[in-house]
Amino acid sequence: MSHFDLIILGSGSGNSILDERFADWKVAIIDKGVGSRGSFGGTCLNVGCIPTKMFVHTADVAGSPEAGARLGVDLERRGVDWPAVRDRIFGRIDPIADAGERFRAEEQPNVRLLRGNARFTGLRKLSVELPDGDVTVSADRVVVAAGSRPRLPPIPGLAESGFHTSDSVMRLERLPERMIVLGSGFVAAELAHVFASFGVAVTVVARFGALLRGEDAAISQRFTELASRHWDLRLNRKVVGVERDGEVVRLRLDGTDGAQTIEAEELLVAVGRVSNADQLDATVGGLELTRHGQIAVDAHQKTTAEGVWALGDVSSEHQLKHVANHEARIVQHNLLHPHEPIRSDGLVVPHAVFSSPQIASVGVTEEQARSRGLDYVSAVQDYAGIAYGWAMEDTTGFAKLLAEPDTGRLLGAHIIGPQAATLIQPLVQAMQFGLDARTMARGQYWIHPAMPELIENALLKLPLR
Ligand SMILES: Cc1cc2nc3c(=O)[nH]c(=O)nc-3n(C[C@H](O)[C@H](O)[C@H](O)COP(=O)(O)OP(=O)(O)OC[C@H]3O[C@@H](n4cnc5c(N)ncnc54)[C@H](O)[C@@H]3O)c2cc1C
Ligand SMILES: NC(=O)c1ccc[n+]([C@@H]2O[C@H](COP(=O)([O-])OP(=O)(O)OC[C@H]3O[C@@H](n4cnc5c(N)ncnc54)[C@H](O)[C@@H]3O)[C@@H](O)[C@H]2O)c1
Repeated sequence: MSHFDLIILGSGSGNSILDERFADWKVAIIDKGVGSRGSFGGTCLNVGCIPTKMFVHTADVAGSPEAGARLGVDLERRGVDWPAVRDRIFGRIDPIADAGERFRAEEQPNVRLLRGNARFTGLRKLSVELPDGDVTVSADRVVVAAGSRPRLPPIPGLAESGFHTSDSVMRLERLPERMIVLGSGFVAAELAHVFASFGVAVTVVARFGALLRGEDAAISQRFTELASRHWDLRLNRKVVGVERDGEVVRLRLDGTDGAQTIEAEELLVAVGRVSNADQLDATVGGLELTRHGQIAVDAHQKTTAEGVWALGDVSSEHQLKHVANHEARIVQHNLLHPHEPIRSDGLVVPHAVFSSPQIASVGVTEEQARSRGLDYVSAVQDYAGIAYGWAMEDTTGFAKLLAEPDTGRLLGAHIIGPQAATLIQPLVQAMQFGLDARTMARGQYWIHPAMPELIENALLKLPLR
């Protein structure tokens, strides 16, 4: 058995903890890899944020003929060369993952990289399955950054159907003619946009009457309306069975208006992600889990086991890379300064959905404000009512703000439309640093006629007392 100063389980956000300040620590990094190559570096780099956004940007470019047509520009899309797009994207990502792995494995004498599946066998003690047999390792401190994996619903026939998840679908051999996307959250919205823009006939199957139901209802409704123009939406549907028949996969659906069967060449399952905590024998290591199956942590990212921290998707209620990165920085500090620990809470958590159109959000939705009994006012500003939105001939985007009527303190911001993920950032800043709506609107210049005038006008529309 080998003993270390520090074991990091997971090479995604956990890998970013190690810098030159750990040069004299004896460290083990354990990782079993993600995706079809078993890549080093975790979800975001290999099968998450980075490849999806490289595909989404390509999809946005593929949508130029439609955008041009609104403006009197006649563009022709002659096709999307899938192998070229796919190989460009992974031709950039794979070498980064491989270089990251080589760096840890070969260039850092104080670091030992163990590429295998790990589970706890005791307090700060783990067994790792390596190709030439299991090894047991222990440490004075352990960081669990083991992430999450796609959830697979218990649908009869699914396991035999040759379905994809976000782990595999971005490396398809060829573009199918048709694809069924099961689910209506982040992954479904982003990847349906990608494949539909590349010419695939996409059918989205959702359990309820709208897509992206976690968003403010006005945003979710607008997105659903717009999505129905490009994708075949099967809302309020339950999948009761899946069958593969050669090249074709068939889904049997049940809903209020009866049974239906739909078919396609490929099926993408995107119904959420589950924490990998259940695969770690966490309780054997003294780690308690939450009722949602994540590793329980306190505000210092400490678990219930002495000397064990956790971060990212394995323990967080937010499955977002900026949250995992922030928590990794907190753990890093707390490892280096155990007597001056800092907290990870207290930040507002924004998110964006990179679909078409983009969506971005921070703070409470109107439904949450109402159910929590908050005193609030709201305002909506259309892109069509500001100069740049006008220039773009945008007719469907808007920003919606919620604020306290007396103080002007912002409670929530929700944007659907071009560059929503960028436009939200000044509102995140205002909420985080307590800038009220009036001061934000009138205490600075807003470049004319730039897109942030959307925010300026929405702020000015808030009916504050
Ligand atoms: C398709 C997709 C798109 C996304 N897009 C975005 C986005 O645009 N913006 C955003 O903020 N977030 C996005 N996310 C979410 C983001 O990727 C995650 O929140 C983030 O990567 C989590 O990082 P992590 O370090 O917690 O886990 P990971 O990066 O998943 O790292 C965990 C590592 O632990 C390893 N591991 C797990 N269990 C074991 C074990 N028992 N033994 C050994 N090793 C193990 C895994 O192999 C993995 O390498 C996306 C996710 C997906 C799936
Ligand atoms: N841009 C981003 O930041 C980004 C992009 C992709 C993923 N992510 C992260 O990854 C997480 C996972 O993404 P996701 O889209 O898989 O999950 P999600 O939680 O966003 O959405 C899951 C969807 O699946 C539906 N669903 C659940 N069970 C179902 C069933 N049995 N049949 C049909 N539908 C079912 C839900 O109603 C929901 O619409 C996200 O929550 C997000 O935190 C972030």
